[in-house]
Amino acid sequence: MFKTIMKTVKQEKTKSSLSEQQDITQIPKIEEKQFNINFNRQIFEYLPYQIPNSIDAIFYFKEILTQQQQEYLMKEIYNQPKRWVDLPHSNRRVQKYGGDVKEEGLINVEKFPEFLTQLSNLCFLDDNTLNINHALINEYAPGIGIHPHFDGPLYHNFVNIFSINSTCIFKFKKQDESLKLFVEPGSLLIFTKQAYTEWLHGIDYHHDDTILLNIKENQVCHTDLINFHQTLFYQNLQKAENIIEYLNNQPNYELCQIQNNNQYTHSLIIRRLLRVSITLRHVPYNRK
Ligand SMILES: O=C(O)CCC(=O)C(=O)O
Ligand SMILES: [Fe+2]
Repeated sequence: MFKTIMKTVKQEKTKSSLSEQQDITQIPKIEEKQFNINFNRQIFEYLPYQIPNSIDAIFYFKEILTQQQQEYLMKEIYNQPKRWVDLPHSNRRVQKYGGDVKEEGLINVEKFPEFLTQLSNLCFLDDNTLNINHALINEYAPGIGIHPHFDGPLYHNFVNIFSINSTCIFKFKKQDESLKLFVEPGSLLIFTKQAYTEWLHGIDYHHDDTILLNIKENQVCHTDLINFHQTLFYQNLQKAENIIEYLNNQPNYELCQIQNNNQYTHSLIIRRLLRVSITLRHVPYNRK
């Protein structure tokens, strides 16, 4: 069933870009029928998207939102100017929906606006007695990130993060170890279990991100990303006739050669744009 849904999503993908002027009324909502929603949160439906040979458990879905759906979400988010709260120490703005997360559980519970109800129907949870009832929207200007942190025990330990408008490198860290994921616009990143409880996650405060590549005979043999084979980036490289030429022609990319390194031949610098993320989780109503 999931494959059929993804096919429908892709068919509806358009070539428009977020920067292009759009007649907003033409942008379709994330309709229930469009996604044939409720995935019913069956583990077999998200398990194929698990990042293999990595920590337990991270999932990456590229292109879960079409360009039009991302534009629709941006319009809804920026139509709520009073919702923005500045976080001066982090240089980020956030919008919070669903209620206040407290030790005793979720209080001041509020209904989601329509766009978040629609989006939460695309989310997964590992327990079908729970629901998505809390959303946090983060806005990152280029150069802004989020310090490594744990989401902590007040949330149910299963996180859904949708990304809009810009790529970034998302890092999981534990002591000296660091895992790099390439997160793309329109994607959904999920993490749970040890990735939630034992590994910090964060995004560097950088204007651009660097990916290390080993390119040989027009093939990318190896990168320093744990989700490389699951990305749209990989899919586009597969289609490119000449990988070096393709990478040199991308407007936000800068490809550099690396000397004297056995593991990697090139570094790819990717410029960040403004990124908006929507983090959807479950918070227990009452922790008694
Ligand atoms: O923006 C993101 O991708 C991460 C957000 C996050 O980790 C959080 O809000 O706790
Ligand atoms: Fe977080």
